Amino acid sequence: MIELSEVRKKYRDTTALDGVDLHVREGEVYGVLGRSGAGKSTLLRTVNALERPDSGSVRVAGTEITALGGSELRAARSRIGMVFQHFHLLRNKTVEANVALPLRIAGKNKGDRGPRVAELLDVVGLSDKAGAYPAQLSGGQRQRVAIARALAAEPDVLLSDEATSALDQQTTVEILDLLRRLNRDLGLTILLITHELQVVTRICDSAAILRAGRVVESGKVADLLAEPGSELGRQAFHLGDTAAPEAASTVDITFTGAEVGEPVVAALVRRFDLDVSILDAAVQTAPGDGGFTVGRLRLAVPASPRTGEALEWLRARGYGVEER
Ligand SMILES: Nc1ncnc2c1ncn2[C@@H]1O[C@H](COP(=O)(O)OP(=O)(O)OP(=O)(O)O)[C@@H](O)[C@H]1O
Repeated sequence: MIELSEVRKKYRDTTALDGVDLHVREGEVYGVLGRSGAGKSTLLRTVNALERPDSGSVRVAGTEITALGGSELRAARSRIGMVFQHFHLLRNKTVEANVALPLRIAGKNKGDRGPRVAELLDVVGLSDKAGAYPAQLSGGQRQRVAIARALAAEPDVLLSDEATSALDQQTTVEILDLLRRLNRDLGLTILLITHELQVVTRICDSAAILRAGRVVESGKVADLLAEPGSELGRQAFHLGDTAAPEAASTVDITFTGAEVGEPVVAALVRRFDLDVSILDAAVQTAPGDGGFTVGRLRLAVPASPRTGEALEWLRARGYGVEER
């Protein structure tokens, strides 16, 4: 649905995007995770052509957006909804009027706008606030209005620019769950940028990590979490620098799905006579149907002639094994 290929963008001496490839499939929630200055906003702005890349291709729903101008570009943009960190609502307009705005711009008459706005407010759970002004709403409610407005023109894709960064933890979770529900119920493709790991691990099917304008890794969130050396896994499991004492090695074991319940430590002790000890452990449930559980266990494994054999045995049984 969204395909970036070799996208480059430079501002004077700063390279904001340095050959970015990204593939967002129809109907998925895709997160681009990166720290401040990584190039996230620039990337998002190339998708709705608010920014022109110096080179490379940006296709949205099959259309090369970098090649469009004038009315074609306006039409393509109307198929792309956008939500922002600071909501960008019109302060002197009611909730209802804010949500109706894209419909007015699209030339819909008043009779058609009313029912559509009521439907949108119902979808985001704000039917009782139709006549309120933005100043009378909480941050989470304002973001719901912004989401309803972004959906008004029935976009193919929704772009989210740090939509939860200005919200508290509980409200963040509520807005993320709303986005996920809209993705499921409407089949809406969502591309979001964020610096918050939890956004990716809670609602994204796929993700890319952006650093200094480059995608350093990308893929399905469940696969990235399950991959022993992945950056996303390192951030998500957060096992830190805990290390085994000398004469033992530090080994991270990654489990997925059914393996999570297996007594791996007991097996190492009994089968290989290895006196392992647990240094740290964490479990993540990747988003997706049924929730996909991935666990990581950091062990101190004593030096023994059977250590190599034990680690091979784990690998053969499908565990991810990383000797640190
Ligand atoms: N209009 C501009 N003019 C000059 N430099 C820019 C411009 N926009 C972005 N940059 C630079 O490009 C780099 C990437 O910026 P960008 O805003 O895309 O990063 P970001 O990951 O979204 O960061 P943040 O989370 O802080 O918004 C930064 O070094 C930034 O200073």
